[in-house]
Amino acid sequence: MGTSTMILCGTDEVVRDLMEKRSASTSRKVDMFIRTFGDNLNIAFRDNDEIWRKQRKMYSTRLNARGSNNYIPYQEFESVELLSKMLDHPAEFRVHIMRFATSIASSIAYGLRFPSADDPDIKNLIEWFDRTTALGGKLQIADWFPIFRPLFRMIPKSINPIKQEVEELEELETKLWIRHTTAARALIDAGKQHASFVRDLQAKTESEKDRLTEKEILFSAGHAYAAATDTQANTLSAFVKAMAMYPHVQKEAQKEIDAVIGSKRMPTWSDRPNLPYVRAVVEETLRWLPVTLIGPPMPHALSRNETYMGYTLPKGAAIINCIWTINNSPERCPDPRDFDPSRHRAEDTLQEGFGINPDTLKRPHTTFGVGRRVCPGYNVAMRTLFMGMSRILWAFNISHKLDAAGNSIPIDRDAIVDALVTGPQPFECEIEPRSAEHEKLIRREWAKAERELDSEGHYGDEFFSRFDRLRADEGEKE
Ligand code: HEM
Repeated sequence: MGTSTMILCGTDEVVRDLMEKRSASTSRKVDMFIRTFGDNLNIAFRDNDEIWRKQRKMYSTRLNARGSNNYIPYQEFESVELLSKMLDHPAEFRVHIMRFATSIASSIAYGLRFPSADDPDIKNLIEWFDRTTALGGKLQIADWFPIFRPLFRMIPKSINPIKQEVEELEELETKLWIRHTTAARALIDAGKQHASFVRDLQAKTESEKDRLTEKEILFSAGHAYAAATDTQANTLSAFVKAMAMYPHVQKEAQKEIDAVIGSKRMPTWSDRPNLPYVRAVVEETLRWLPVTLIGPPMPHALSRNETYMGYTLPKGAAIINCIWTINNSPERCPDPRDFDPSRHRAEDTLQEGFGINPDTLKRPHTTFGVGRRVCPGYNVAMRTLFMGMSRILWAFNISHKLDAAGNSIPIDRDAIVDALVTGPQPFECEIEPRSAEHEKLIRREWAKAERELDSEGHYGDEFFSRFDRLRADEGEKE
């Protein structure tokens, strides 16, 4: 593109050879102009330098499989509210899913939940993300032709609206992270904060070498929170769409849930080993509608020249794993646009790291990225998705909406939003409780859960006491 080279890896074999096996030289990030503004603390933009290493270590110690188990009580709690809201206002299911994902993300980063999707901070987060994405697009000319960069810097703000936008976005972002971190610290000081990034980072348990500065803490917590919202929400919306379009898959999953769980309780994470078909539905959703189509939102780049299949791949070139192409390769998946969980074998989906296996050929998809930059939130995401999908399947029948004449309103399978983090375009469907017994249990569980909240709808003392008891029980089991 322009004066820069872009290498597109369109098969799992090439991705494995170049982006996994040679990840030491393919894990830099492409030199995007946007990252030269602010302090370049967004991990997704940053080269694999010393600050990135510290950020990455901070994430991986808290978000590995064991660390992610600490956050399960948040996911269980938020999923009860999700079911309750979908029961009362089914047509707004996407709003409820967004609240669910955002609340989990902010609970993990800050120990703060969002009782309502109308919260101004959720709106600020979405605004910051959308405007930053649009800005990245406008600055692309300076990525393709870096020669324009000094010129852009010279043009004064008064006649350069993009410069004004850069400043406004930096301010919006910094204020958002400061506000959340300050609120999280107030809770910690009041003794009300349990598992969260800010709580952990404040405890300064890292060695001097790995410790993040105050500003790095602000941005690392903020970017984990941002990275965990649209990605998880859009995957869950894709799942609802698939269930409306493929009723036989839904029936099969519900048959399994009924046999293992019944209607007297909801599925939990510990049921995962006994629900192979539901596990396969999770993997198939991630394959069928990945949240990034072309590759990771910020492409990797080569840090030295490499040779491969007789070609010289130049240092600095962008290198991209084409997620959509690989996920939809007919060699890997015959009839790839068909939503078919039976592609995924039970013994494979049982392995917790199946979706990020370094041998790309043995993976169900490449939706979480590859190499040293592979998504560090994978374990959290798998818990959110399993909990969300298994409980929605347990609770509701999802079907096509009918028009006034009683005909099914069609859903366009491949209508996808054109955005950096993508998802299904708006669609309508019918969501109804599976039985009066399911409905009763949702209402009872939500009434019980609500009693654990404080007067503003945030986690209260009772929630945290139960949370601590659960963690202690888990600790004894380990
Ligand atoms: C369905 C859910 C998710 C999907 C599909 C997803 C996907 C991705 C992808 C494709 C990348 C880029 C990888 C690359 O550059 O090769 C990424 C990076 C990242 N993700 Fe996720 N993600 C999800 C959820 C999460 C969650 C829940 C968190 C945090 C709790 C998170 C935190 C991050 C961070 C911090 C990075 C940047 C890593 C780096 O550049 O070193 N993600 N994710």
